[in-house]
Amino acid sequence: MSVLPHFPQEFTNIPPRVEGRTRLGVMGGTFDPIHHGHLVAASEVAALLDLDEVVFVPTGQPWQKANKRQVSDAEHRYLMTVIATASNPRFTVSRVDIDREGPTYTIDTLNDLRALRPQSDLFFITGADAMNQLMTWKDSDKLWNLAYFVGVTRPGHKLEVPDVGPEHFALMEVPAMAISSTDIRERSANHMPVWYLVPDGVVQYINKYDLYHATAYTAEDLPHYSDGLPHGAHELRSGE
Ligand SMILES: Nc1ncnc2c1ncn2[C@@H]1O[C@H](COP(=O)(O)OP(=O)(O)OP(=O)(O)O)[C@@H](O)[C@H]1O
Ligand SMILES: O=C(O)c1ccc[n+]([C@@H]2O[C@H](COP(=O)([O-])O)[C@@H](O)[C@H]2O)c1
Repeated sequence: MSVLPHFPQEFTNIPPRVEGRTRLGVMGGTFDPIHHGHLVAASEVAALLDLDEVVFVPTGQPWQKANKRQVSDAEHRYLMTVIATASNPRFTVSRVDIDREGPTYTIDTLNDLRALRPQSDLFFITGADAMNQLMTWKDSDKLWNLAYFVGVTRPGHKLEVPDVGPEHFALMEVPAMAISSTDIRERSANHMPVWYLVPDGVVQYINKYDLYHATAYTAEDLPHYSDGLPHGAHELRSGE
């Protein structure tokens, strides 16, 4: 497939690189679990927009998913995200959303990251489904000035042009990955393979903690959990 932008008319306002400032992609998600659709989207946007780094930000309490199903423990989702991104020197993971109490709002994510990374310009990456819902997010009208938004194609979802000025966003085509976390959870529950849909380490993590079967573990079942993370996990932390 072509790696050229799918929507060239929306592709002309990308903020240029500013000397002395880094370009930081932000990939927010519930990541229950993280899969190759997330990773390919981040990798492609990083290449097309010349990003120095993409920080993956697992949600704490994703309020728009909470009424639909029980979301896995944040520490499981965080650790799977660390495992999935560890081999890419430009990928990091942030705990800002899982360490903040209450529902996760992107307005807080972006304000926290801007405070932590004052020398960075932020590029918030979303798939078509999330991008189309953005007007329902908290303080959605204020988000556009905190980051530049990049909406990417996703099989099964139409990528719509948001109702803001073209200087605030780009829409782009990424390699089509017809993968969802929902599908992976359902496959796991039905003992169907999830190899090659998620990184190998994530397959092994799902199996180790039996995450998506009826008897899924909670945080309290994890070993060495007195300090909030499984033994050895602190060494894996990065990106903050
Ligand atoms: N296959 C994919 N291609 C492109 N973008 C994706 C893909 N899967 C998820 N995304 C985007 O990644 C972000 C985080 O998605 P999320 O963690 O909710 O995954 P999901 O697969 O949509 O999960 P679920 O099936 O549980 O709703 C969102 O912006 C979403 O649009
Ligand atoms: O700010 C909000 O109100 C809001 C509502 C829904 C989703 N988001 C963000 O959108 C990103 C993708 O979310 P999700 O639920 O599709 O995994 C993630 O960073 C969420 O925090 C943000």
